[in-house]
Amino acid sequence: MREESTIYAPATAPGRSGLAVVRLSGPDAGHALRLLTGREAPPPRKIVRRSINDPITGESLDQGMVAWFPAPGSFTGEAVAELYLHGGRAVLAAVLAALAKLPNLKLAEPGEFTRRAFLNGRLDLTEVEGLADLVAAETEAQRRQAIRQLEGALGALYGGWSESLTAALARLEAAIDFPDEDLPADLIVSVAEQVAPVASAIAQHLADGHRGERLREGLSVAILGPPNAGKSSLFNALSQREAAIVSPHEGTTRDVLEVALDLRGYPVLLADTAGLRRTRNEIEAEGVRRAERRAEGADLRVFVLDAERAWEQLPSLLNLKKDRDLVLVNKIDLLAGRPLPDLGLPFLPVSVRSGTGLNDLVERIAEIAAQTMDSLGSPALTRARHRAALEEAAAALGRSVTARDPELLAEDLRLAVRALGRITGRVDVEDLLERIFLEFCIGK
Ligand SMILES: Nc1nc2c(ncn2[C@@H]2O[C@H](COP(=O)(O)OP(=O)(O)OP(=O)(O)O)[C@@H](O)[C@H]2O)c(=O)[nH]1
Ligand SMILES: [K+]
Ligand SMILES: [Mg+2]
Repeated sequence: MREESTIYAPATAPGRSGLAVVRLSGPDAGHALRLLTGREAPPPRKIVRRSINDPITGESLDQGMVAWFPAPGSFTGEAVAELYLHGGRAVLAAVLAALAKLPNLKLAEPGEFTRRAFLNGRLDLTEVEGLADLVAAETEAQRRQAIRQLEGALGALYGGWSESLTAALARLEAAIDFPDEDLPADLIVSVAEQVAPVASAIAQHLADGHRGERLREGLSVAILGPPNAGKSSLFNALSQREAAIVSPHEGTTRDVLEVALDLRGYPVLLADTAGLRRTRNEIEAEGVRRAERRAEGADLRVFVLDAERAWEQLPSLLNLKKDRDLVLVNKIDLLAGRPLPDLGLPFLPVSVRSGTGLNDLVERIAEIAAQTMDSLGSPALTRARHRAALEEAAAALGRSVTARDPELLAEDLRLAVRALGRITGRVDVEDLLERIFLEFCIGK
């Protein structure tokens, strides 16, 4: 795939900073670099000091550094030049304006460098997505998952399955295309045996409780409970800012408030909700409905009760799932030596006011996040796009189990291979042809 145009764009975020990086990619990148510096390109992959000048007027714009990556040894696989400038707005603006004056150069579209890298076979689609996730990663666990995907772990997993299926398919294709050749009579059985482990690996990969997708999106945690239990106080304490209004009046919170947290490296979307109670106030009633809706969609529900009224508040624990939901008894500072209530269910005693028990709570939520998101061993499925394609592959393989006719079996395998190929963006027929002739040495 050859691109005619040369693209350029800042690779760093706008604003005042130590450095700003501008990247150029395409056939004219080297020419542009020579025009900007008034000198030959430096040796490949060496960062050297150069003055950066306006190519038309010769005016000096910045004293920077440049690097030169001839094709194909670059991120995009094309000729690439990089300019390391002083990170001021005016410097960047002047250099971008100078580049705009050069013919055949155009400002890159979002993602265009990566798109070129994909088209030139430098990255497969899962690696492209891993790169996007890495740049977007806000927590340590997200970073780990993204770098693993960028380094090709997911692509290799899917590629391996695709390869096994392609090998099986190649044997079948040969039987179909050359029916006069001597082929093993039990071909269908042996192909099915080859396909079965792939089918079960895909099924297992799909049945992962959406951990990879959850890790990208964050664990959704809803704080719920009766009015005045201290939900908003807890929300503020965990998010370490006064995001929610706290007051001694019941029914203070109406809207669902949300904050993204990093709990021990795991992303959590924490929601504060209206106190659950029957009310004639229309606005508060809408708040309660929203709270209930959020409770339904949450991965984890944290119920907050008031230590002095915990007994009477027990009915507010909407169909509590004991193995999953957390119950907090808040305001234990008010008990002043009196024993904790015996509620007949496990709970965490806390005082948001004094901070008692909050560490244990964070620990507990982080533990649940880890259980929900960590993928032990094999890399995790991270996107709905992958899931849809894998489900398609699994369905085709499911059908193939019962196929008795080589043509139908081959068609199912072909569909499965194509579905897997869509995930990595590499569906090659060449591959299949090559295998057919390689494995059978048919000599025709
Ligand atoms: N003594 C004591 N008071 C607390 C504690 N946590 C919260 N409060 C007080 O309890 C009252 C209600 O707190 P909020 O955080 O507004 O309670 P809420 O559950 O969000 O209330 P609604 O939004 O109205 O449902 C406020 O006066 C808080 O200062 C605590 O640990 N100890
Ligand atoms: K309140
Ligand atoms: Mg509140």
